[in-house]
Amino acid sequence: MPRTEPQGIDGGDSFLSMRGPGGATRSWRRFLPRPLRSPLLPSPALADSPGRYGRRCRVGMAFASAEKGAAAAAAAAGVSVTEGEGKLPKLVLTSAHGSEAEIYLYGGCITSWKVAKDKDLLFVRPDAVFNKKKPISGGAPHCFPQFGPGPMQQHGFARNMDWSIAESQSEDGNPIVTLELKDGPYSRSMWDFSFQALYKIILREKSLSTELIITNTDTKPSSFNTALHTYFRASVTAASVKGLKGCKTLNKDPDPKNPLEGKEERDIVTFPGFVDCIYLNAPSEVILDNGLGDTISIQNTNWSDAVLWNPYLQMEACYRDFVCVENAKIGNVQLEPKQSWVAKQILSVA
Ligand SMILES: O=P(O)(O)OC[C@H]1O[C@@H](O)[C@H](O)[C@@H](O)[C@@H]1O
Repeated sequence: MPRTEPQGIDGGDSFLSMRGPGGATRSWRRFLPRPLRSPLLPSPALADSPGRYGRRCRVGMAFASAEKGAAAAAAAAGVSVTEGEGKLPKLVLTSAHGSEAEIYLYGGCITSWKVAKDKDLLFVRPDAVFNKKKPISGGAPHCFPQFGPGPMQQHGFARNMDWSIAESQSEDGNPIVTLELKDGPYSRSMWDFSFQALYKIILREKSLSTELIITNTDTKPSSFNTALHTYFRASVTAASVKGLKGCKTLNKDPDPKNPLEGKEERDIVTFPGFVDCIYLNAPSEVILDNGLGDTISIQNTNWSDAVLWNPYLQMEACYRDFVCVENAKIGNVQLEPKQSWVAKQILSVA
């Protein structure tokens, strides 16, 4: 698999803050065209705030130039860039309400979400590598512009590329970052279209929301399918998913290339063995009981389908510790030039 080219921050920045309705403070950093600021320099905002961001900023300064740009970018309250596994740049979001999330720019992959200290609701597989030779196996990787097997590599290329930080802001103590991915030679070698993906992530006290906007920036129509391949920490023998009864299913077991059609008859779907099943026209909310004492609501807008996956004995070392509940868009999305497709997901606990 070809290595991804480094793709740092491509712009300068301006830093703004304002008071919103009800006196809520809101600040954000928006990127402007490159000539306005060298990505090699820390932003004035970072240089002026050594207390809160100093340590993490210093770690950032040891990175290559693209990562330095990323460190400089993450200047909103509760957003910082640290050195993650394999020295890859990792964003750490910390809300004023005690929740935390971690996101690798490689793959635009959220790898951790904690509403309570020391209790991660997401799962990263023990065989995950952080060397850019493979996508990060775990957390919430993107499958784009292809879900599953097909003409290009399994699950497309977005999980194998470096995303950049387009914007970071903070609203009422809730950190918000927007990541961006654009086409480059690596993506073009598999899918010859110009596109922009914007991925906005909002961490609140009890929830983690994402909004994915895919825009066709080409002069010709394009089409894709996609999914958020989320790994939830779970006890597989006790985990269950509610809300899928009545959905048409495409069971990828035994042959993912020729799924079997069916209909879900169960109120509560469990994971008694190998599970790999697509649910078409899934509802806007399903409820995951992770079997570890947490009930997680998985809401969506415009992610029309869902996928449940547990590899069972194919991954003997870890299958007991997670289930994948994925929001997906299985049918092709057709985009004319300049058209966008938007889908939102909200993960929340009571
Ligand atoms: O190991 P990967 O490439 O991350 O994919 C894992 C699984 O991802 C799921 O989304 C698919 O439904 C499965 O068919 C697939 O095996």
